[in-house]
Amino acid sequence: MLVIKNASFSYTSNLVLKDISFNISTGANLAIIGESGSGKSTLLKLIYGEYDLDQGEIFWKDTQILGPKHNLVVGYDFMKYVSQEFDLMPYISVEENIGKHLSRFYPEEKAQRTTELLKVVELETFSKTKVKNLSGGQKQRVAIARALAKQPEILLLDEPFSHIDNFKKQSLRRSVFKHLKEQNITCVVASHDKNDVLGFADQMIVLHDKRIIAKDTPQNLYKHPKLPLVASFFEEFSIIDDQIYYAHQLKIVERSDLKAIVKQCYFNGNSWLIEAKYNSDFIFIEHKDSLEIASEIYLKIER
Ligand SMILES: Nc1ncnc2c1ncn2[C@@H]1O[C@H](COP(=O)(O)OP(=O)(O)OP(=O)(O)O)[C@@H](O)[C@H]1O
Repeated sequence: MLVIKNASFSYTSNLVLKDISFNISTGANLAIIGESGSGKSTLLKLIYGEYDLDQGEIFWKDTQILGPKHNLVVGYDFMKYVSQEFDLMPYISVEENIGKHLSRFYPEEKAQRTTELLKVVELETFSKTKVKNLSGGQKQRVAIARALAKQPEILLLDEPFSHIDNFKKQSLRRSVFKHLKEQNITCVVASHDKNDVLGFADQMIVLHDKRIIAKDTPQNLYKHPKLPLVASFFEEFSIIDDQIYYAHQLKIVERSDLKAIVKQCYFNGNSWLIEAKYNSDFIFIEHKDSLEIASEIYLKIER
């Protein structure tokens, strides 16, 4: 189990995280979400041992994770961290990057492992390409494969699919997270993207104003978002009588006490997102068709 206990951290005098506590069971996937600058990357770096905590403790099983004050070399063999910068070697090939830390005394195993990981990140056709000739998204996939090469016990991923196009993203996510579950690798993912979280995370924490403001399963946080910040991570929402409702919970009906005026319509694929004015507030409704601007609509709330 990974245990973070009362961790606080500041960059010089700028306090970024205060009293952060949570546990992650071995093999579980935990997502860290929060606005830009809320400290997600910093928290990953603290778990990796890149910085010294001001206060608190981090343990992986019986090993205390310590920062550079206590360790000459940052990091631990059982843990890998894929940062937003990738840190790859540009002048060698994709397969050489992935196999960099695998023993050359076992060439067959090294080749087999490299092939397996090329498959996980769907980069088989680029195995011989020099990394400097890859796109940002392809580099990101090499970085993930390289982190997995020596089978870590914990994998820390910072916005792991942010550079990858929408065509590839869905299948790549499934492939990587399936591999982590099959290998029982504990995973901590910092993300802005609900699609990295909803179908894959066992638990998620929400960072805001230096603290954890929510921690639960994605299902529970989605169904019962107590705070607008949590709801906003998932979908467009409205606040009516101090309650949070997602756009799909507001239905247009013939007549009701909830009257609104259509202000704008946005095509959303399977449906339209209708922006409307209700009293003095803007609200959002999911509807099958576009509506005439300035028309009156009546709403029913589906809880
Ligand atoms: N090396 C650093 N030195 C000083 N301050 C830093 C450093 N790195 C980050 N910060 C500050 O710490 C705060 C948290 O940054 P962090 O990168 O952890 O946020 P984040 O949630 O990962 O943001 P994003 O989603 O934009 O990646 C920010 O206010 C940032 O400016």
